[in-house]
Amino acid sequence: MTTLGTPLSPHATKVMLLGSGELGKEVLIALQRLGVETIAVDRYDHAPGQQVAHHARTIAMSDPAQLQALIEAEKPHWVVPEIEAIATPMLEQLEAAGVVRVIPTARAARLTMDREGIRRLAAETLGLPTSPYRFCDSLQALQAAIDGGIGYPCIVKPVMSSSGKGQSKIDGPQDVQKAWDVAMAGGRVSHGRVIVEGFIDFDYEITQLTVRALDAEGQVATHFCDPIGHVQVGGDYVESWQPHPMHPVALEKSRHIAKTVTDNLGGQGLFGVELFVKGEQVWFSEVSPRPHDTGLVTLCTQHQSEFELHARAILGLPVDTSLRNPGASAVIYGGMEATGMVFDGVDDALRVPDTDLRLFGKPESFAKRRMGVALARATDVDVARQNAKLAASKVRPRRV
Ligand SMILES: Nc1ncnc2c1ncn2[C@@H]1O[C@H](COP(=O)(O)OP(=O)(O)OP(=O)(O)O)[C@@H](O)[C@H]1O
Ligand SMILES: NCC(=O)N[C@@H]1O[C@H](COP(=O)([O-])[O-])[C@@H](O)[C@H]1O
Ligand SMILES: [Mg+2]
Repeated sequence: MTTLGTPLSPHATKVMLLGSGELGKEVLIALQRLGVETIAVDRYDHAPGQQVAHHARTIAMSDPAQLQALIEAEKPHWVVPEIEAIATPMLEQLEAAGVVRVIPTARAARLTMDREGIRRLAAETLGLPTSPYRFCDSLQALQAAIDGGIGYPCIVKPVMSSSGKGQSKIDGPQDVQKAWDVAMAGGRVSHGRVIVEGFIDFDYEITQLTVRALDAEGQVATHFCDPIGHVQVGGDYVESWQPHPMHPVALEKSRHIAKTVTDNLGGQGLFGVELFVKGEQVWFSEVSPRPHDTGLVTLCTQHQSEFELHARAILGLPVDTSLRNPGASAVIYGGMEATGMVFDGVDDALRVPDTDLRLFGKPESFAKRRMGVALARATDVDVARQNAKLAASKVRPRRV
């Protein structure tokens, strides 16, 4: 039986988000609607989720001492990692000591914060198909890995990065030095370690949202959402849609991979399993043990968005992953460096039929920082994609 309390009372049900960007903001709203007391943590003040939570805290989440002190002071029932850059070994310690429960598990947060952890688990332990890969600690090792079998073209990424930061494609020997430099500048922590992956010439890529939630008997059951198709530019998502039509064999393989990896990671919550597809062939790329950016589209396509599904799975509540209607999302970048920017044309954007908008409220903008997203629903995905892109293009960020 799930019992929920009253926020700001002695019997409150308390959830702490570690990371409070646009994805966390929607999870926090879903939790608030169920009367959960929320604590939004991020590395900077006024992060999107901090603007809607009961409590806002700003700390260096990668510092174990700061993280421990905050969790021990706030005493949340659940800690929900929303980004990768967290002192996850400290979460493992606190979870093992019974101080707090981590969603989905502290081990899942640790393994997925680093490309090496999740790639070795998927390819070497679970035997799932992935691109060929090597880990390298120097420019010389990178060149040797390419010459020794990875070949051209290939993709280099810092082991700790997300949203395409520090990622580049290498087409020939002339690109190797530049790719190394880009990775060194773009990694989150200057570890100097990269993954080099053989380039997969896929037909399309999808995110398979997968939910591990409790059933009526209190057992964990796995639920799948319809596949989400997406387009990435420079390693960052710019457009997504749902459902993405798939060959039944490819869909079956995708769900088998998603089930295998999420069973191993365990716990309760929603996962975004990233897959590359060519004909009937499917490769595992990576997995987020939390809502996925391409899954923003579910705000306008599913009865329960990926954020509501995550909130429900965390709290042990039943979930419904069914599609309501096709739809699409298109990203709105800041396009410039600015603080406290304004957005012109919001009315024009919302005049595009069957559209909606999220402006995240990030205090500072960069050229490639995601500041908002346009959503469109339609009877078919092609119309939804056109309308989402049109609505996004009508929103014009401006420095004041
Ligand atoms: N081996 C590969 N072959 C072909 N394309 C690739 C390969 N690796 C990555 N890509 C492309 O780059 C995109 C981003 O890669 P990846 O998901 O590893 O980066 P990321 O920084 O973790 O992004 P995010 O945090 O947004 O998931 C992929 O969605 C895909 O389009
Ligand atoms: N691909 C992962 C992803 O989309 N994560 C989302 O972006 C935020 C960070 O944005 P920022 O870099 O603009 O602060 C994170 O907090 C999360 O919501
Ligand atoms: Mg990715």
